[in-house]
Amino acid sequence: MLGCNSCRLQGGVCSSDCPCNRSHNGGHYYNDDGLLGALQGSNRGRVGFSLRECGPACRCSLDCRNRRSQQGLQVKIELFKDDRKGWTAAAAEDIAQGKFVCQYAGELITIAESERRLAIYDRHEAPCTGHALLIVREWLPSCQACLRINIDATKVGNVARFFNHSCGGGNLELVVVRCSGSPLPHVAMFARRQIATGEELTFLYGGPSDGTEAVAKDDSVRRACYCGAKECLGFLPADSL
Ligand SMILES: C[S@@+](CC[C@H](N)C(=O)[O-])C[C@H]1O[C@@H](n2cnc3c(N)ncnc32)[C@H](O)[C@@H]1O
Repeated sequence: MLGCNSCRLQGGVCSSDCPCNRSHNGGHYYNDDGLLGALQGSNRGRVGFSLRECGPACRCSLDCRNRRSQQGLQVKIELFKDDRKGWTAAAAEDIAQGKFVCQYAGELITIAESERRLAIYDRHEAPCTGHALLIVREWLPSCQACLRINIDATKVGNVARFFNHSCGGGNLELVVVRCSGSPLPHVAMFARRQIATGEELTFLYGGPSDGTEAVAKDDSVRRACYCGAKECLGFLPADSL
């Protein structure tokens, strides 16, 4: 008989000890309150680890606690318009550190297609009508190579496409999630720290993942950043969200 392929549960809710829920990288997993543990915001918005969740290969139900990032938008969010940044999203309720907020939904595209689209977006983007092409680099333990995931939410996406950039790392963490039995990973967004009602929801957009920040050297594609963080570099990251 098949159950969850790790803890063998037949339907229902896996225990928080379910091995599906144990990351190979740093021991990140959901605690009994459904919050992602060990999120200290140390990697300033970069994808620092991936997470395994139960998935189609398991027999547990969708409300399994090891499927938090598959359960849709989990917090109340409101949208407003900022004169300089365009559409902006804010928490409409307090959000606990480690809480799943939402996935970054959009078209999953190849690297070549993402480069093609970025070249077009860089040429045509007007201020405050920015594209929403997210490039996530997930580094292998050797740090010599990375897996690159390209999600374009410019035309098709969810509320995450309204989350703006903060040079200070923002209050959201990106996590690559792999579900048992699912061939493709997805990108989930979690609260890096306690977020108060009314706070803008932000994360660190792309840039090289070697720990240094970069902005485009070509003035024609440099875009001013208005994040207001004390670490602000004055420009949005160069190559991607
Ligand atoms: C994914 S969209 C975010 C939603 C966007 N504000 C909108 O109105 O659709 C990314 C675009 O928002 C704008 N943006 C995001 N963060 C910003 C910031 N810190 N300063 C200035 N513009 C920002 C840029 O135009 C960027 O290309």
